[in-house]
Amino acid sequence: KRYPTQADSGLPSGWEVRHSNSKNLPYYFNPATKESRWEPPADTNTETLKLYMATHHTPAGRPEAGGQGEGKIRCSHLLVKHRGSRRPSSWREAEITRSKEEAIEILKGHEQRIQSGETTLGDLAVSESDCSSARKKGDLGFFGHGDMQKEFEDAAFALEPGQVSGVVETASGVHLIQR
Ligand SMILES: O=C(N[C@H](Cc1nc2ccccc2[nH]1)C(=O)O)c1cc2ccccc2s1
Repeated sequence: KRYPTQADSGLPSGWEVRHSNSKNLPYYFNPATKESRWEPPADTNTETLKLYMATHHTPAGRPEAGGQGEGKIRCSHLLVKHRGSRRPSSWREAEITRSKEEAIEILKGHEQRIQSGETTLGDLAVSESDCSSARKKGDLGFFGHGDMQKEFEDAAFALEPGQVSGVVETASGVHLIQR
């Protein structure tokens, strides 16, 4: 089975990820040179490949839309809480008193830094997110329909792999989500 162009995968031009049914593992193949290998070629962007594999290949190696069983996706997020949040407290701040409007302005500042390429959502989440997932760069793991607050789920499932959402509001506060 072939996968989207190598541009998504971080592999050097001409290489693609394929799947060995016999070993049930991904391997790297260059159709032009007929080279195949179990490890990615030398000048692979391993960060991009990791993200690509996390969204296209489950640990068992089988390519699957959602990974970890049908219909599931994996996201990271950056949450900024406000005084109207369901739990206006976090590891960052014992009592959160900022207004929702202030929280949205803060989050838009983070959004601009991510879009400019200056930083990543994960790296910002570590210091800026009011969710306990901050210590894992905002990674929430895999989740399916019904697991998260509806506004969060709807926004997350609408994203393409790797894409970052705009400002998403839930009872917890305001979020940026990366699938
Ligand atoms: O609900 C959580 N944390 C809340 C804030 C929050 N509210 C959320 C609503 C939707 C998605 C993530 C969210 N995180 C808190 O810390 O007050 C979660 C933390 C973690 C940590 C690891 C994996 C999943 C989760 S869900």
